Amino acid sequence: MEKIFVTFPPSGIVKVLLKEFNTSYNEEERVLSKEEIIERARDATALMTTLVDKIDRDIIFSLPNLKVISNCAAGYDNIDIEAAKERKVAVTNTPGIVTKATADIAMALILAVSRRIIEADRFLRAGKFEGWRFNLFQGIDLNRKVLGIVGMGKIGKEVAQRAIGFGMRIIYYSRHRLPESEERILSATYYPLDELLKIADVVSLHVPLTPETRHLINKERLQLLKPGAILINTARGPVVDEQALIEALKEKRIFGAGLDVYENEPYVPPELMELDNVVLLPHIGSATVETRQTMLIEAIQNMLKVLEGEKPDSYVYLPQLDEN
Ligand SMILES: O=CC(=O)O
Repeated sequence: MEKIFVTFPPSGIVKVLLKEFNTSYNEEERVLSKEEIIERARDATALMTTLVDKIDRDIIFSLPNLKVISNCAAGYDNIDIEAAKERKVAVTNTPGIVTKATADIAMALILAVSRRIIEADRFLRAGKFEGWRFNLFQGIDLNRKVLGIVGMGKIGKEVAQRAIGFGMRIIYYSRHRLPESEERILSATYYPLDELLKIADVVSLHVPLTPETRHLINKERLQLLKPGAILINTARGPVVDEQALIEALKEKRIFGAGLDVYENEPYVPPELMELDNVVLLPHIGSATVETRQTMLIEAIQNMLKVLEGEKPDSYVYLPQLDEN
């Protein structure tokens, strides 16, 4: 008999879709500790998780019946994939679903930083608005500016399409260069990373967190940015050296930054919170009613397909394909 453990409080749809299964849930709005997951998922054949659950080697090796970990997120850096492979536990994720909502939040951050939206809102609420002034909150035009996309996967491409609508020129860096036909459709020109950082007016990060991308944007690379540049991170916090970014923002070496992710979430350095030239969001890239609902459905489908021996729509690792 399959037994499912869901690490987060279920919304109605989850309970309906899983009602035929022996399913238990963490009903509390808090992240479970490693020990709690091991205890509560002891005989589970499937785990449904989110990106805040750190599913490490200890957990994977402590659940003897585990066949699948279904992560309800695009990123899967919260799961020890090597350990899952050793134990032949499948790992699935929901990459296609979050694309448009995350691209929207990247665009929202680009606009919020370039037009100083949050600063202006705070100013007004503080009762400081005394009428239209010529110099009040002058921001930066996006029209004719260069957007440098780092990581031209699904989300990167959606951001490019949105930015074209705002009159931006698109350059990109990615591990794999796009076919020429796709570059033409997106009007995107490939540049090596360091070159891109020197040319772009806005740099938007869309790479997954891997050992290769940890601190990809380090102190040296931040120094390559133009004085008026804007850095946007909706990917994963550790892709940027946060301390080095704080220094760059403090010294006003760049125009500003827009962040949805942080190096040690949920910790946000107080120094960052004191700065006016950064917009800070609490990791809400995929947080729309429609997207979150679809993520849940996709995560459940992926999990059930693995349990039934079928190939799920999206996966990170499937033991049955191991031999290839
Ligand atoms: O950050 C969100 C996700 O990976 O889905």
